[in-house]
Amino acid sequence: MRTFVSVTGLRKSYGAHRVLDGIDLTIPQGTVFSLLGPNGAGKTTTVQILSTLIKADAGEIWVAGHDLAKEPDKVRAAIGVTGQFSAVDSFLTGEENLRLMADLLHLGRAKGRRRARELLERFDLTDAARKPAVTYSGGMRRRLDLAMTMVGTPSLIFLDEPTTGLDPRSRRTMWQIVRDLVQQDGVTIFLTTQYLEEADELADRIALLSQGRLVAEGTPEELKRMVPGGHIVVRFADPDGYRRAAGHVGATSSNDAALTVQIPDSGGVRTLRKLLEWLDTQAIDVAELSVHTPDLDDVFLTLTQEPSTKEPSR
Ligand SMILES: Nc1ncnc2c1ncn2[C@@H]1O[C@H](COP(=O)(O)OP(=O)(O)OP(=O)(O)O)[C@@H](O)[C@H]1O
Repeated sequence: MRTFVSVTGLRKSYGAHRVLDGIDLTIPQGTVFSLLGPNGAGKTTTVQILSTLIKADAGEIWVAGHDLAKEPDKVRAAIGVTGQFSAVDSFLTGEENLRLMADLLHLGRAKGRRRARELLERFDLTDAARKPAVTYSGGMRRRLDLAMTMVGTPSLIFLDEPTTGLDPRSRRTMWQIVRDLVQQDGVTIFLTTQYLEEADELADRIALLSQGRLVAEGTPEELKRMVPGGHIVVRFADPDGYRRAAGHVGATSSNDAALTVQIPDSGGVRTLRKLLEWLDTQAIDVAELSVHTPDLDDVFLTLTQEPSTKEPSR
């Protein structure tokens, strides 16, 4: 897979405050990369540097085959930014917003009109195309915003908090749109989000930023394996089986009324296999068994602990 974004030794300070302290990143083309971190960790600063809005103090950055320091225009032509600062004009209709964007990009009248129609269709906005954006729901507005970013057919999209404030259904629709952009169009996505569940759903790889450094990087599954917290819960079919098992299976907690025990599990299959074999030899009936792996919240909280509790001010 071709590398689409490559960052080495990225540094940025504001006065004496070192915001990014030597970041290295590699993002393959056609994948979703998510940068996570607590408030003030430097996510927005990273996005602003990669999208050519502000300059780095040091480091080498390549985007879409171009050296960002030498060819920022070529990088700019390959990227799209969408999110917190929406480009949607509320008083224009969806179609007018898209055609305005097409005009700004000098697509030409016929091509602009065609592109607007295609995008309205694709982002499920055809019925609302002639209505002013001010009448749109939060989900429709986000879709229009993303559609406007797509007018310029970018190869890399910086997607900032794409589903903040959306209801669960609109959020799922948005996730599917993002997946389609990657799978059908081969777009590379750089996602920043406060929702770890969203990163888990969408990202091929996640990097955790804390105090200007990357403290972990990997697939969601790899990150979850980095922290403890996995366990197995067994619910027994009858009180007799529960009583016989409770003292033998290394349970860290048990519930007499629910007939359940909780057993720590590091994520490997060995604990589970030993447990099942033992229950089998003892002829103890199990009503239900579930394996719980740590989620990204556990990873985030474990790996981004701040030494001081005060949030830096801007
Ligand atoms: N223009 C600026 N001048 C001075 N300090 C700044 C400036 N922009 C950002 N900072 C500081 O840099 C640090 C990182 O900010 P940044 O916005 O990149 O964090 P973030 O991870 O995006 O946080 P959030 O999740 O709150 O958006 C913060 O301490 C912030 O106060």
